Amino acid sequence: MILDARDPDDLDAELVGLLRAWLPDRRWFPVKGAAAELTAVASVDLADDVRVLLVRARAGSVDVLLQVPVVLVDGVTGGTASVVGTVGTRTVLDGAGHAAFLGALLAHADGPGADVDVTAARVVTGEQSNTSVILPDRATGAPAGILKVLRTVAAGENPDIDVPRRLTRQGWGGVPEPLAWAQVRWTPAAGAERAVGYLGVMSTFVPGAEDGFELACLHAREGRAFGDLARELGEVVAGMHGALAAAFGTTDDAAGPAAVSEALTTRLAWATAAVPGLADRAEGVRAVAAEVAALPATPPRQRVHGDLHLGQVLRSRGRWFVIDFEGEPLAPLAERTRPDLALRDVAGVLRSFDYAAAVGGLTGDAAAAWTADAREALLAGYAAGAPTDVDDATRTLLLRALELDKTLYEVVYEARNRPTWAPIPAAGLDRLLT
Ligand SMILES: Nc1ncnc2c1ncn2[C@@H]1O[C@H](COP(=O)(O)OP(=O)(O)O)[C@@H](O)[C@H]1O
Ligand SMILES: O=P(O)(O)O[C@H]1O[C@H](CO)[C@@H](O[C@H]2O[C@H](CO)[C@@H](O)[C@H](O)[C@H]2O)[C@H](O)[C@H]1O
Repeated sequence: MILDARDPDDLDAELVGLLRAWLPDRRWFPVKGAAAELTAVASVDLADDVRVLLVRARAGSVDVLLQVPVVLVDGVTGGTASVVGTVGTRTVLDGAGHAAFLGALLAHADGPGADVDVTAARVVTGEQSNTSVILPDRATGAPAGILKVLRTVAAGENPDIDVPRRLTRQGWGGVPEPLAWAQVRWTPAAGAERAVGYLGVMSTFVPGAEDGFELACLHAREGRAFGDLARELGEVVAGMHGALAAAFGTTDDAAGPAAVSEALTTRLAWATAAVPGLADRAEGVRAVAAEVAALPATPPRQRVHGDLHLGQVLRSRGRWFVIDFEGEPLAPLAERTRPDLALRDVAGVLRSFDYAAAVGGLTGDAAAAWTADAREALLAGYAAGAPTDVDDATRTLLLRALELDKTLYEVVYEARNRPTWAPIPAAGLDRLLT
């Protein structure tokens, strides 16, 4: 079932007024350090006193449609939901972790579903671009689902829902199964056609999951090799690529070498425009791009994860799970869903080993040895799981180019989000260009 949004009313406009003070402190609010222009675009009456506001936020290059579910209650609440403000005598609460919103959203969702208790919901804290809520099984009380309330609503298919759904249908067990998903239909602007997009998805909860990046950092910090886990991860990534190819097909690309080469030089231009200090690396990057352009062929393209790194994998009960199929958050949707080289995901994980070693406190030879062991193991695991038709030299060159591409992306990502981590991709560039 698709929820139908209506045009905003006076109360929606008043609620958006409250959001001006509340939104800037939300981790998922995409406008940082600047005043955003907020406009109510549409609203869904989900249940009595529960509405979902679709709010356009604009500032500089940011122009997004945000989902802000709110619940209106009488008087002051002693609950845990964040208070957005007050309207008359009523208190406005963030709906994302509130039982009234969660219950109503799931009641309008499609999918196999699960019998979860929304009154015992627990909001996941930490660095996230959305708001995730853990929901226990009604009978056992054990966590059964994790509902991701998407904070940015976009028209069209959502890879983070579509891809796991298809992988599950392929019988691939390396991804948490989507159990329920809710969609909304709204009018983006006066006179425009109605658009449809997703509000949220509940997936099977992976019990006792450890974040792959935290786990790798811990290994590095304690001087423990990550090779065994990396090898298993390589096998899982290979399995994922096999299932993705079966689900979405593959495309032979006669212009592959030129396309990969051009993509790298385009990335260089984009990154240099954002971080001018990169200009002195341009020659080295272009030399690698030229080598790629001279290749006779590249492997077939296929659907990939698109932003695979250790923070996108969970380790639970001796197994790896892959999550977060949204692709690179800085790229447009069309680019994120385009068939690509499977090796791009492998390159993404390789980059993560540099990060884990650095964050785990390793430097110099110790860092080089730790990452070399993890890299070798990942590649061995991947090769064992995905016999490929490319020769070693081509694979090595493509991985170098794709790692460079990712590193340039990271230089910009860190400059914008975590300047103190900028030295990590900077050192990566040094390594890849020597
Ligand atoms: N199926 C799951 N089971 C258990 N924990 C999960 C599951 N999916 C995500 N998580 C946890 O929730 C966090 C946020 O999920 P993620 O998909 O990365 O959200 P976001 O898109 O907001 O960054 C993850 O880092 C992970 O710790
Ligand atoms: O997780 P997201 O989809 O939001 O991905 C973005 O943020 C990542 C950081 O959380 C960023 O990843 C970079 O940092 C990781 C360590 O925090 C590291 O493991 C990755 O290798 C590194 O690229 C990712 O690039 C960005 O798209």
